[in-house]
Amino acid sequence: MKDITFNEARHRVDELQELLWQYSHEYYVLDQPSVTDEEYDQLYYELVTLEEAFPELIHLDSPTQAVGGQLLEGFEKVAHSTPMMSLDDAFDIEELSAFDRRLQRLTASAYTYTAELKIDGLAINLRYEEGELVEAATRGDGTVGENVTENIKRIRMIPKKLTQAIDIEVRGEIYMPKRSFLELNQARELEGLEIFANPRNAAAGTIRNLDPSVTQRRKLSGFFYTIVQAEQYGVSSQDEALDLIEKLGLPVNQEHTQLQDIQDIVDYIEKYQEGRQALPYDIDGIVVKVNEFSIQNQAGFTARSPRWAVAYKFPAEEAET
Ligand SMILES: NC(=O)c1cnc(N)c2cc(Br)sc12
Repeated sequence: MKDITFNEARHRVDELQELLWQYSHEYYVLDQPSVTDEEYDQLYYELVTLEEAFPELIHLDSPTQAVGGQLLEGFEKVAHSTPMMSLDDAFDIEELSAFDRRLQRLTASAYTYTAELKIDGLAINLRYEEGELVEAATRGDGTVGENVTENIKRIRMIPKKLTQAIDIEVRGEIYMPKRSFLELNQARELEGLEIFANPRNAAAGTIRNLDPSVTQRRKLSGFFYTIVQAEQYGVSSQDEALDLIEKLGLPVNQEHTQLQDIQDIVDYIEKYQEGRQALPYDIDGIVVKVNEFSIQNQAGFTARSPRWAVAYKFPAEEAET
């Protein structure tokens, strides 16, 4: 940092604090960030650097102090063992049928589907060694995520120890139940703090907070649905994988089901498009997968997503009046 006077530093620190609070507001409350994460991080590190050079400029309301007092640099990066892919979207039944027709061209073998609720939360990768939780990482850009182990260890629903002392990686979604979300926003309003726009942002804002005591205080939960290299664990279908995940002690969403064809899937979609308001957590669609791993392996992946799965997306819910 070039030599600057105390006054120049004071002016720049005030400017940075103002900017970073505004950007945080846009990201967590309005869900409309006006800067990229990289731009935010750059300004954040400039502020941390200035505050380290001029400690008398550190104000308790500085964004760098929002993490429980210590000047933490940020999360370590974690390279995922295999990419955390995203899903192709389908917005209507015709697109779902096109997905099925593409699959039928890819294989002559018979196959079934599994349908699972698409949880509106934050994707997470958990690594267990000899049954002990050793690392939790966010999806990040799909190949590199953030090490959020200390936060995830403070979620009661996430087992720190599996029922079997094995090495395994599982993937799922961390979410904030609707009731926890309402309670959190009521408390924040009473404290004059900004409220979160939706449970997904509240979950993400909690998990990405550098102070683990924040996660401790907020009631998050999770559902798990993928075993990395699942066939090494003697399972040959998504249905069997979900059973094993549950047997290991991880929470599995019970609404999953095995279906024969697209018409069954249409019925399942209609059931949850209507019934999702009654669920205690937000969903933003249905994930449809080929059940048999042998067929998944035949179908393979495009650059960004599996050919053997699709996310049927529900229309965005009208903002609650
Ligand atoms: N059950 C599932 O596979 C599932 C549920 N909820 C989600 N948000 C996601 C995202 C991917 Br990618 S898969 C998946």
